[in-house]
Amino acid sequence: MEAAVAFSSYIDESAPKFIHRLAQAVAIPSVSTDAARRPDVLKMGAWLNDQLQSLGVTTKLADVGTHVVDGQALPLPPIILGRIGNDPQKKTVLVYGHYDVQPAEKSDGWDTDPFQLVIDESTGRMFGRGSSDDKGPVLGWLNVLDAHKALGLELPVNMRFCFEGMEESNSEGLHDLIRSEVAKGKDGWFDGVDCVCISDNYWMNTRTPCLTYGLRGIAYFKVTVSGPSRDLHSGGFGRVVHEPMTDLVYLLGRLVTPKGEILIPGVEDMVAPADVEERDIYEKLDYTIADVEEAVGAPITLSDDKATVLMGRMRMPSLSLHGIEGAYSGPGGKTVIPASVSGKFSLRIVPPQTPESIKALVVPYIEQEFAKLESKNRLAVEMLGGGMPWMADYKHWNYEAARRATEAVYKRSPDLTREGGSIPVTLTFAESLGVNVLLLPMGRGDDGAHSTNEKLDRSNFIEGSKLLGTYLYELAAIPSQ
Ligand SMILES: C[C@H](N)C(=O)N[C@@H](Cc1c[nH]cn1)C(=O)O
Ligand SMILES: [Zn+2]
Ligand SMILES: [Zn+2]
Repeated sequence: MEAAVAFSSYIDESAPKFIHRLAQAVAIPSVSTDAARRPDVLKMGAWLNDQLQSLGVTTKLADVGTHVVDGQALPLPPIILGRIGNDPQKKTVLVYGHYDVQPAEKSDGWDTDPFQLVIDESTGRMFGRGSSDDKGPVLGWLNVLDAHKALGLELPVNMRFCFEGMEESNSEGLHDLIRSEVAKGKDGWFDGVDCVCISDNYWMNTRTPCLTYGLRGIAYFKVTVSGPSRDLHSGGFGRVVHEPMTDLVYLLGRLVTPKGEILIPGVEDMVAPADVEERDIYEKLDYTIADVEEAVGAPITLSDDKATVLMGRMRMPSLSLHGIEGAYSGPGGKTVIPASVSGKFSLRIVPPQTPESIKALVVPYIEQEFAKLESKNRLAVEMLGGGMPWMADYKHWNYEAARRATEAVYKRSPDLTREGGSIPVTLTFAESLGVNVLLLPMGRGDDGAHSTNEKLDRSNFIEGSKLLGTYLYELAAIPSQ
């Protein structure tokens, strides 16, 4: 374990260099959901590829074609496949991460430019879009490679990498690529992989590291109501025509109650209630209502019971309303009747739900509710994307290695958690490769991923980089099964 000690010291000494590299990554606004930002996603892929190569990783950029956004064909960002080490005596770990980010504008309410890493020296907080989701963790792996190269140390395991630029946009192209690589057998990029590690979620709170063995899936919908051929004056046509916005707001109001209960018949019934034993798991997690209040910045939990709140995030489906396209949202009081409006909402889903089984309940339900309105407007409901939920065996040696690494770095045992978010590729890796997948988060529960003022704490970046490297040593120390 001497190498592991030298590795940890190097990570500490190199913090300024690593933070500088993170600043470079954050400065590339690689927003995959915005067609206008696609060149930046490609730029970010090229930057990451260069970094990997300079650290001794052999890479291949997998071109997964194009997709159509608003009638425009856009190149999908390349999937970066990497490999380093080919020792048959060593385990082979596949690392996945994503180099795209969610949208961010200063006007959304950021205190600083979202695409500039700004460090608050008094708290150690490093603000910037992607700092926690997922550029910080991806760069954590680069830090591990950097340390080994600089120290002339061999990595304790063989590593394979898969970094995509479309995770925030349904991982387009990735699932097929994985399946086609696996179908190549011995010649495929993932041949010989023993386990997978993904660092792309967060601790439950601000103090307790965790290992994550479950993710919710997602089914994302767009419901459009259209009527007049153009926007109308509400003075001239209010109470004269069926208004698309009125119909849409009614429909959105029929999806979920303010208490979070999903109103679409059949959705809640698909999930068995927790028994006493399962409830006990949530009771024992290091988590309080105050942790949620701190993360969201207001005392607004749906329940005051900790287990109920945790189950709402980890083992229950949820439905969130995201926005209305086409509605007036500018300043002032514009008296318009919008001609066509689209409501966006998604369901986070849990086993045994699938995007398709949810779609089969959602679409007819909205159509029936719309029929009740006797509106002369037109309705269209589409599912924009979906991702499967996933659960892993947390008694596997992959989790054992991560547990030991966490104890070594953080001097405490990690919590075992299920994550409320989604990483659509996780199940594809588990099923296609037939190996265990581990989620080993770097950031904290208050990082504000997808939100304004997203941040990563400097200590989480540095200790988290140590954690990723130490995990590799612990993997190597576990006898092959
Ligand atoms: C947990 C992960 N870091 C994440 O944020 N995943 C996204 C994936 C997604 C699905 N549709 C759009 N993005 C999420 O859970 O929202
Ligand atoms: Zn995300
Ligand atoms: Zn992510």
